Amino acid sequence: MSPAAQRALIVANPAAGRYRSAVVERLAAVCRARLTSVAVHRTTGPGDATDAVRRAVAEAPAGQRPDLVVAVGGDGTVREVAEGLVRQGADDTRAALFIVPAGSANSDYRMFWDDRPWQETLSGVLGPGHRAETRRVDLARLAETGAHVLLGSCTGLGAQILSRVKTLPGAGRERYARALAEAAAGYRPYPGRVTVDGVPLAEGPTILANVGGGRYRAGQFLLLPHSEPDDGLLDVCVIDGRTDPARLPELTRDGRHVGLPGAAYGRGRRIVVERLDGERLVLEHDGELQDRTGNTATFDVVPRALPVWAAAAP
Ligand SMILES: Nc1ncnc2c1ncn2[C@@H]1O[C@H](COP(=O)(O)OP(=O)(O)OP(=O)(O)O)[C@@H](O)[C@H]1O
Repeated sequence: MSPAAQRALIVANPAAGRYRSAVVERLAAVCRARLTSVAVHRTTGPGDATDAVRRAVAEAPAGQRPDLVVAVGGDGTVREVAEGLVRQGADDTRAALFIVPAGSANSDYRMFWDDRPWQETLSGVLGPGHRAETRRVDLARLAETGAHVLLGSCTGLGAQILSRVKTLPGAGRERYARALAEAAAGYRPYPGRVTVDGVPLAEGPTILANVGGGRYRAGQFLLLPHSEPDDGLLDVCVIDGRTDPARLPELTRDGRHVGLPGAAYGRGRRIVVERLDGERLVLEHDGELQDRTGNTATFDVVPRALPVWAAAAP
């Protein structure tokens, strides 16, 4: 059984798509009723969540460090909190992450709790603990930037929808569904190659390559149906130019794309994704577009790097 938490740090992003201050207040009250100490930090901008977590886990005396860090936000916030947590020491006193979904897509939350209400899942974390456990989850390290990836990274069409989604009204998963449908119409594949542990997996016209991580992207597209978050390996799926991009929402809704001639699926420790015509590879990870990469992205697994509260195995 995972040890019960005693000291919580709540890191909340007021700019996340479905943030409400009442949720943070309710969460803090529930934690205060059960734990020895509870601190709340509201983020001020990009990168602040990482800094706040790093300060809390590195600078406080050992007996005062949080053993539970709650990220209130979407996948971007969760990744920033994970980045702060991954640098803590490798001993068993490491703080574990719990997610309260307050973003637009909330794919990370779905990975660990399958969309159960957070109030219910939190009570498993704070209570006797038979319904929740900490899992040591794999991360990927993107060599070109040094950043850690939790949910996954996608190129091509999967990255392009992020600029489109910002122009659409609303804040939920349906906005991503509309963005994908719009971006898919008329999308032109790029010349790409994906290599897994030095062995080519796919080469040619590419619609997207998704590396991870989480099974679902945008909270709803089951791009990596075989992914296990703590198997020490990264999964990758490449959709090539034989697939009609307009069919992707339907095919990836339940993972039917895997096994079709236009999809390749692999698993390994190092995954290299390239664009071969000299143009920049359009790439996102954890729901944020990346502009510091060139035409290659190299993902190395960091096995079992992040303790996360998740549903207990049945
Ligand atoms: N105070 C702030 N003002 C503006 N942006 C912020 C602030 N604090 C954090 N951020 C940034 O907001 C970004 C978006 O947050 P997040 O991804 O959690 O929400 P979302 O986009 O609604 O959710 P999802 O990724 O699940 O769709 C994060 O990458 C983070 O860097």
